[in-house]
Amino acid sequence: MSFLDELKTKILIADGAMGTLLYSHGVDRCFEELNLSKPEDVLRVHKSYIEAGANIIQTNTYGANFIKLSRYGLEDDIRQINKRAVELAKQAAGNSTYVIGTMGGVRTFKKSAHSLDEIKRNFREQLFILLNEDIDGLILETFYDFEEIQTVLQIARKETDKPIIANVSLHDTGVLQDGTPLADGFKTLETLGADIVGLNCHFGPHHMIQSLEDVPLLEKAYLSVYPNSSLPTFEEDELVYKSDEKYFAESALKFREQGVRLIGGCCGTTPAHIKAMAAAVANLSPVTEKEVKPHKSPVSVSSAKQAEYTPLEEIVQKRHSVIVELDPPKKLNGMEKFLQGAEALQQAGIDALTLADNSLASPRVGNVAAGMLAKERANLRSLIHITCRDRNLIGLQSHLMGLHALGLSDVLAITGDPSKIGDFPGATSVYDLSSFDLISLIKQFNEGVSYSGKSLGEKTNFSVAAAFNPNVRHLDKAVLRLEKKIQCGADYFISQPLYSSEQIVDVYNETRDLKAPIYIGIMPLTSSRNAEFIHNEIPGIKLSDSIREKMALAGNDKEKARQEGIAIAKSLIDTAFDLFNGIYLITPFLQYDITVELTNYIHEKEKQLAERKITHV
Ligand SMILES: Cc1cc2nc3c(=O)[nH]c(=O)nc-3n(C[C@H](O)[C@H](O)[C@H](O)COP(=O)(O)OP(=O)(O)OC[C@H]3O[C@@H](n4cnc5c(N)ncnc54)[C@H](O)[C@@H]3O)c2cc1C
Ligand code: MET
Ligand SMILES: [Zn+2]
Repeated sequence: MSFLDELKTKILIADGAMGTLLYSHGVDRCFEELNLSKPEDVLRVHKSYIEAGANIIQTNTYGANFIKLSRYGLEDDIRQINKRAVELAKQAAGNSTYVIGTMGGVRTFKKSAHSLDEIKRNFREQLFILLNEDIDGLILETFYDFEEIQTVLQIARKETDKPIIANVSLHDTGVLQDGTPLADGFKTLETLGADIVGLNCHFGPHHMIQSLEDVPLLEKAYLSVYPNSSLPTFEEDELVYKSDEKYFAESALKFREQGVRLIGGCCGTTPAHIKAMAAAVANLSPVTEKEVKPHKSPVSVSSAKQAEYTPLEEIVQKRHSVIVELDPPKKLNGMEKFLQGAEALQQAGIDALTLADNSLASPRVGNVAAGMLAKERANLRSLIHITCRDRNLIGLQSHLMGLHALGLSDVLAITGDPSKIGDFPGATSVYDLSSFDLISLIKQFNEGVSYSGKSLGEKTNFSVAAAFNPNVRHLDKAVLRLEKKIQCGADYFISQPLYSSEQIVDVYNETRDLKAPIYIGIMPLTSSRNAEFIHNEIPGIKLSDSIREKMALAGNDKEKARQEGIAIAKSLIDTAFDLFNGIYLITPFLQYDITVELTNYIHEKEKQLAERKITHV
């Protein structure tokens, strides 16, 4: 008889956590490896759950797959670890308890970390080993990524007729990570052949019960839950869970009311939790009807507020446009000079001030604070750079919401310079998202939807710039990246500085068919030293011999070097002006008088162009 037959009329109890229980016993390494090195520990856990009343236990194979075992250099032991796990569970189970083989999800929120091909290969290897052993069924558990569980469930269903439990982990109450409502998710898993569908990990009973309230009983599949004992907290560097068996007994009754027939536990649960739940439902049969709370109607998303400015991508398509980078200062007493610079640039008539996000990976006054102050003091439009280096997925989303609340809708989405090159080389770099992902995320915000598909209540109206690095060996490849960024939603590009007219022409020829405008970067040189540094140490940038000679000739005469730098920049602007509408001036070392002069130069050229056009007419 299969446990599916028993579930027709009974509520069955499953086991609780394996990993956290071993951890609480002092094991702090690969849990699955214990099947080989300390089988008695694993056996003891199994036996303790059976004694507590579990009818179904799972093998100690949650992370016994190639991807996870290779983190410990154990990838060559996959077969042994899985085989031994089944033997141990069977030894504990005897004839009275069912043994199911567990296989854990691999992806978290970051799809790009593991391609579907890798996931399929990884899953198949473990699946074939487990199916070769004498197990009563399979449990797929802790799947945050709905695409992943659908993929592996289909593989498993093709390979076996044994019962399959498909457990997802919730992103939030009633919703999966990609925004799929739980009821729809369960329906899909049932259609793909799961015999039991359910929830495990991430949340304790509270969120799971609430999530099940609008899930109807399914046509064929039974429902399962494996809640965590509580939300965890950090205590002395360790994740700890609260433990209250009475609460679990009450929760088991509520799970039953929601139509659940298989009840176990996940992280933080112990044999005491399982015992309490088993006792609570011992003489109760499963419910066969359930009143479903109606689906919460989706929160309506109000449309975006009227944008304060015309988007730069529209402006630059109609006329020449100048944006200027003025980096927030590295020292607190630099703010006044920064704001004076902002005022001077505003008077020069720039279209926007761009503010780097800790460029060169060194801390500066936060660019949102600096941008808001520039907006307040100089009525300047601030364009905020956002790197993926300093903020995780939580921080990035909260940052975007904050920018929206402040009415800052011009952003540049970038990867960010590696922390290795900055003031704190050992600082962690987050990179939860790539620049492509960040661009897509911001565009999703413009639809009023968060990363996980949840409503933000309002649409944002970000205009998204992306970075263009033409200083690479293969310009065509860099342009392919731009096309990919456009597909992700980039509205326009801002380039790294260019230092030769020929290169500007090359860039024009290579990008002329691109469907998004480009602001060409011009960064004035300030001294021969500065020129030599850029030439020799900034990857990808090479200055022409004549530029280096001109700067060298200026020698230590600061004013002469400054004038030479401005003259070189003007000649580059001459070329760029004829081919591109957008010019992005980078202020060197807060010397804003230089970028003010160059802005005036561009405006003068525009005036002359307009006059020539009138004369022509
Ligand atoms: C206009 C502008 C503003 C910037 N502002 C900041 C800032 O405020 N703060 C900061 O820290 N950094 C800033 N940077 C630097 C930027 O984050 C890095 O230069 C980044 O590596 C390149 O831009 P991205 O973030 O769009 O990279 P992506 O295009 O996402 O590239 C990411 C990775 O791919 C590599 N790559 C890119 N193109 C190619 C190619 N053709 N072939 C092979 N590999 C490639 C890159 O080296 C990088 O490692 C800025 C750059 C630009 C152009
Ligand atoms: N069944 C697994 C365990 O208890 C599930 C872990 S969820 C991170 O270890
Ligand atoms: Zn868990």
